[in-house]
Amino acid sequence: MTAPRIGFIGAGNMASSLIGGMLQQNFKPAQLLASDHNPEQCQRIARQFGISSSTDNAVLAADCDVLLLAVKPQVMREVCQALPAMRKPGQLVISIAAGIDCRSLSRWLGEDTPLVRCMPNTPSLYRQGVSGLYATPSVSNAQKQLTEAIFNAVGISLWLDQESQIDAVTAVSGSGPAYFFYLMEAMINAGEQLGLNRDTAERLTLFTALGAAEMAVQSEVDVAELRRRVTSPGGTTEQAIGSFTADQLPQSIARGMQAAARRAGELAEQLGDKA
Ligand SMILES: NC(=O)C1=CN([C@@H]2O[C@H](COP(=O)(O)OP(=O)(O)OC[C@H]3O[C@@H](n4cnc5c(N)ncnc54)[C@H](OP(=O)(O)O)[C@@H]3O)[C@@H](O)[C@H]2O)C=CC1
Ligand SMILES: O=C(O)[C@@H]1CCC=N1
Repeated sequence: MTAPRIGFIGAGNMASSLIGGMLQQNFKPAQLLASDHNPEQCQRIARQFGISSSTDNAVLAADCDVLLLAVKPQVMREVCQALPAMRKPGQLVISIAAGIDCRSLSRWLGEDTPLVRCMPNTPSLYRQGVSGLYATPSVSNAQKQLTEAIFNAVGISLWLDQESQIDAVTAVSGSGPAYFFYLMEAMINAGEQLGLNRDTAERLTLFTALGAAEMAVQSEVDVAELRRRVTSPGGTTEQAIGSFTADQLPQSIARGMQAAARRAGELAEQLGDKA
């Protein structure tokens, strides 16, 4: 069997993370293509990964077994409606856009288009990504396997029973890397305020985050138990956790994630096809 050709429409942050991760696994540069309306983005992605690129999305639509839509939700309607109706037969379309639902995508692309909605995240670049997947009924088993091959190449993937769960996945893991970066920024700044130089505070924070994540993934006990094992009675951690709790940090995190999920719903409402 010849290797499936996979075309990324939109050559920005997320396309780069996915392509970079896929090339470290079994995918070859010759089977990956990217298009972007911005010629500089096309040149950048072609140079960075040694893949072909085009400023014409229609080239990918004619040539690729999988079209991976990686443009912002705000331009998704325009991009889909501008694609030629005659695309490569049996083509699978995967959208990674937050909010834009399958009903809108199938109206814009053709009702019988096999569609997968996916919510990946940027650590895919280092093959540490996690992706939530939802397939419409017209997606074949072979297309599901191909979807898994793409997203398992850059981390792990999980199929969801209901499309609505994609908004929760977006709030947890799609946006999630930014929450951890935000916490790291705060810890680096606080470390500096405690008298460390910035470089030292940064290295301590980053390796602590890496070590904690590795422990949480490898451990047989849950994260609450891991936290308890660091928290000596009457010790230093207890003071920090007590202060975070008094400041209602867990409730603040829950409110932030609810806002992210709500925004996904608003994007669907504002940008989707209501007809
Ligand atoms: N970034 C993330 O962590 C994640 C993003 N997503 C989803 O991935 C999608 C892409 O996000 P991200 O990569 O961050 O966005 P980027 O803006 O980095 O990438 C999108 C690219 O598409 C280009 N583009 C705009 N219009 C067109 C067009 N008509 N034809 C071809 N290319 C076009 C943009 O150019 P220009 O800049 O000139 O507009 C840009 O280069 C979004 O829908 C987002 O919801 C999902 C999970 C995580
Ligand atoms: O912020 C966003 O809308 C996108 C979706 C998930 C991560 N980035």
